[in-house]
Amino acid sequence: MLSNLRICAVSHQTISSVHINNICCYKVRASLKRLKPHVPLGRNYSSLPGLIGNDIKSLHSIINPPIAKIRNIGIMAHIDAGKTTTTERILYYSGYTRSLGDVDDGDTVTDFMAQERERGITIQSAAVTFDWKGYRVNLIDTPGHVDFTLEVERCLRVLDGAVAIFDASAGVEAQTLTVWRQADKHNIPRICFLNKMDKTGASFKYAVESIREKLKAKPLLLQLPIGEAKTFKGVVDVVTKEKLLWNSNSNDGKDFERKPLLEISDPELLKETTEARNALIEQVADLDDEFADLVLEEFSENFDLLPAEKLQTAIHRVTLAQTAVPVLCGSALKNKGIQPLLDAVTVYLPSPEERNYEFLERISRLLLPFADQHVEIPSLTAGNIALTVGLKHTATGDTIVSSKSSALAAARRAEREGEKKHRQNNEAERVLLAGVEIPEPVFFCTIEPPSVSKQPDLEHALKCLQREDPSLKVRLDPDSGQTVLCGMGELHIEIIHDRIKREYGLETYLGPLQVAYRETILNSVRATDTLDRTLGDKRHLVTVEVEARPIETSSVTPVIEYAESISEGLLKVSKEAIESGIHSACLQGPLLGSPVQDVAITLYSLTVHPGTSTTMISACVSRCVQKALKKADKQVLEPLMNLEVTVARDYLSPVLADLAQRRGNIQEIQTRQDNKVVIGFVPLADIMGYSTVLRTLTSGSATFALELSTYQAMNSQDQNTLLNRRSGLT
Ligand SMILES: Nc1nc2c(ncn2[C@@H]2O[C@H](COP(=O)(O)OP(=O)(O)OP(=O)(O)O)[C@@H](O)[C@H]2O)c(=O)[nH]1
Repeated sequence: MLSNLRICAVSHQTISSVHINNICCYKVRASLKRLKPHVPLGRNYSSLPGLIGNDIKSLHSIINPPIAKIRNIGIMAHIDAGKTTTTERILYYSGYTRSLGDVDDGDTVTDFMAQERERGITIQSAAVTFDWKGYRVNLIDTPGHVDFTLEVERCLRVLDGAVAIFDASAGVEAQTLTVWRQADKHNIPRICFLNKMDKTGASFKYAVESIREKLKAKPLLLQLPIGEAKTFKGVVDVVTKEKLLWNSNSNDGKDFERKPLLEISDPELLKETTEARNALIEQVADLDDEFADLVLEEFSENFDLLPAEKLQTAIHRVTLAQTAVPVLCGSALKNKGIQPLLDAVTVYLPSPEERNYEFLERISRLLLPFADQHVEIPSLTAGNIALTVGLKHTATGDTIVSSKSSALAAARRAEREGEKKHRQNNEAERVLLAGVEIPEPVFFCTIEPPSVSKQPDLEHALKCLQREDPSLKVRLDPDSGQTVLCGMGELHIEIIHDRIKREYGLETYLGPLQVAYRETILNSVRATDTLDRTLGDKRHLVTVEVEARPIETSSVTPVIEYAESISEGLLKVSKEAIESGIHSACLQGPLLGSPVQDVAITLYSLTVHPGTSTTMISACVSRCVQKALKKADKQVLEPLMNLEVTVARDYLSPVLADLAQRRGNIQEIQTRQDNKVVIGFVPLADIMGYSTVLRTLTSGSATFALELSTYQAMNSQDQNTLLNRRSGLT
């Protein structure tokens, strides 16, 4: 009997491949074979005894640890902040691997997809499990690129805590804000790690301030850096007043020196640390009544006498309550500060028990994830993360329960808790009901198989990829009959294309990448329509009258209303047919065939001849709604993106000049160390292929992040140009 088990498609590639081949071993070997010509694999994965690599620690000691000693954590950050590098160090120091992987060499454990290794970025979340000082840590490395936010979101649902990694020279960046908001939504306790303290321009103070200002979080400074940029050599533990120094000659950072700060040897550092510790104690006391009482009663005269463990326990409570966030620092690349980060994960982040999930679950076959390798296990105790295989009808975002009765019990519990909802925010209810939010795709393109006979294979591949990644949408163009891929960005679609080739052996052809526009109407219009058809000896006759009117919702789902005269006697089946007709009509607007948003459809009359099928009702309503939409004044809406470009000062002018030509609307230019950060809006249509242009303009020194802001009305000139282009007139 298992209890408290949560299941999620963490490494979806593996789940689907297991599902297809039923033997994951085959899949791993096959993909490694394909990797070899492209990627210098630093470690000998192909000679794995069974499924465990030579360089991977035996698992025997870590199956089924007590729940209090389990930490399910995620790593999240802006792209390139160093998540993968930090994860590699963590795996090395915990004994999970025997050599240090390097993103720049393409041989990391968690970036195991070929595309990840080749591009040096994380696309899928990888899960790894290791031990640290008697604790079992399940760790998930999530992608930073904005095209893959869905992947981050679905990971957050199974996490009990997270480490947010920052580039200490950049502080809070655009994507950090996005993932931080997602973590807020799922109430995930966090600790912050200011990475890249060795980098030129690194500033502990600046990064901490940006956490305070941009994330509106209260940073608890648990460490102070010793040196910065080139001089960074270690950290001070503010809680214990010790200094931790890493030997600069050591090439793996495994050994470091931990010494109490003494008046004789470090008078200045000791003074600074004592001040920081006193400030920390006051800050925690402000946030935690129990700790405030303790400090007032026993230690108000001399904070130095307060034992470190008491302070740590209070910080743990504050972290769980998410009223403040512990901050640590280091340099993953230079192997400094990772071991204390791991200590902090075990001390400050919650065990699954402390997060109060209440599920029961029974399952027959379970696998423990080790990045792209898996070990079948007979059972699992509460609080662990595992993979299960062969689920045919389960998609990302679903919650699995063991039986109908437990589902009913959970639903009843959720209902009861729902009554208390206004008084307390109940975790179990929230987790049970919260699905992942699937972002709207902003790009689409057609995809074709190499020959008609391969169409079923392509459909199969797309079906599997979609189950793994709901942010990928696939539809059939009703006019051309072509398959259309809709995705989150250029990179997203490119990776899908690449995966179809590598994993399913299909060479497909992509049409040009196009922006996903929307349409709306500007005035109210009425239309009537009659459908009269005789099939066999049956006459199907429907007459409807509808009104379409504009409303303000920013939603592609039409609001459906019924005139009083017809709403009463309407049968459920007829209502379903009417609504399906309205929905299908609104999926393809009259201007570009794009979804119609911000409309309400009112059904004014409906006359149905006895014996008319519901399909005919649906078809007639759909035709009538399309007629109304066509009659109205229409407007194309285009995706407007939030853009953040970080660029070296010297290159600011060309970047601004270029953005002006792209209909960019600059809101703010911030100074971040030696860089300028340009923040603004730009229409998606004008920013396609921007990474190449930006690289050329700035000699590769700039980075940028894009995120959908809203859909905005195009001006009439731009709209006409677009419509003419689409109809082949220009
Ligand atoms: N100077 C310095 N560079 C670092 C440090 N950590 C990582 N880097 C470099 O920063 C780049 C990005 O590192 P990754 O570990 O791939 O970052 P990531 O956050 O996993 O990136 P994505 O997976 O693409 O989101 C690489 O070139 C690393 O070598 C650090 O502590 N100091």
